[in-house]
Amino acid sequence: MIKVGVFGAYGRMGSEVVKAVEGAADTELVAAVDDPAERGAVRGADVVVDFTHPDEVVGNIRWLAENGIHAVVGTSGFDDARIAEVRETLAANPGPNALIAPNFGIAAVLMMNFAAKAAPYFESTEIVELHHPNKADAPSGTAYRTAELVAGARARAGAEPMPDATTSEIPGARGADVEGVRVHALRMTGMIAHQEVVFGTHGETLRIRHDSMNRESFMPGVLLGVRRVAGLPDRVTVGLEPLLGLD
Ligand SMILES: NC(=O)C1=CN([C@@H]2O[C@H](COP(=O)(O)OP(=O)(O)OC[C@H]3O[C@@H](n4cnc5c(N)ncnc54)[C@H](OP(=O)(O)O)[C@@H]3O)[C@@H](O)[C@H]2O)C=CC1
Ligand SMILES: O=C(O)C1=N[C@H](C(=O)O)C[C@H](O)C1
Repeated sequence: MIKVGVFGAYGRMGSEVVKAVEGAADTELVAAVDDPAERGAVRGADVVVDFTHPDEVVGNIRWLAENGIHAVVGTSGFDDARIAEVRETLAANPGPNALIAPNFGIAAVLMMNFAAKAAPYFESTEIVELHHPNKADAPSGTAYRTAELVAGARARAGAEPMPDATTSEIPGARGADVEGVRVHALRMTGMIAHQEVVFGTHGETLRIRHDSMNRESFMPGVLLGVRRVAGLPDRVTVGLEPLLGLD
């Protein structure tokens, strides 16, 4: 039995994780925590799953590392600097690992992977993410990660900067610039989590679209992380790709 704690347990995602952990045959829920003052309740857990807030998550990972507990993290808000901070924290605390996944949806991971593969073949790539209006951050962690992957694939292929002749702009009209990739964030009542990566070249466009219809859809990925985090070869793993055998 893997003993699991949940941070953010009363939230939209955390409450699904509690159900998933209680429902799986090989996991046991040891604590459901929704208040940082009660973090100590997870002592005794092998793994803690964190779906909290971008402002809280790095402190939570530090606390878990200091207490010898593996972290499976879905909370968004990670850029290179934050990942570097987590790597330093883990290096200073031998033992536990951290898995940080911008998206636990298997189809979402494939969407990001396919987008990176397609990127070098197109002059233009932009990302449109659409989420429920209660989401704390913009752009989404998934969109940010997709932009990083697209930018990396373009750089490795020696791609020119994307064509864009805009000289007059209301601020924000062209979206956020993440490593040269434009990211547009929509917040809509009725939506859960959706993303379209739009590619353009001469006479052809390609759109890769992913839709999360409910939050249960993230749970197979979360449970995969819970089962595998202790055995991962790196102290900090970013993305579910290695667990799915994707490059
Ligand atoms: N990687 C993935 O696949 C996915 C990632 N996410 C990400 O997960 C995060 C949470 O999303 P969502 O569930 O919608 O958010 P919610 O606001 O619904 O839930 C967050 C919960 O965490 C609690 N909380 C805040 N800080 C702490 C802390 N330090 N310790 C314990 N609990 C805390 C909050 O309590 P209070 O309200 O009292 O502050 C709240 O109940 C976001 O960053 C989101 O982007 C979401 C979906 C999928
Ligand atoms: O807040 C959400 O809902 C989601 N957050 C993650 C993100 O920021 O990418 C994953 C998914 O998009 C749902």
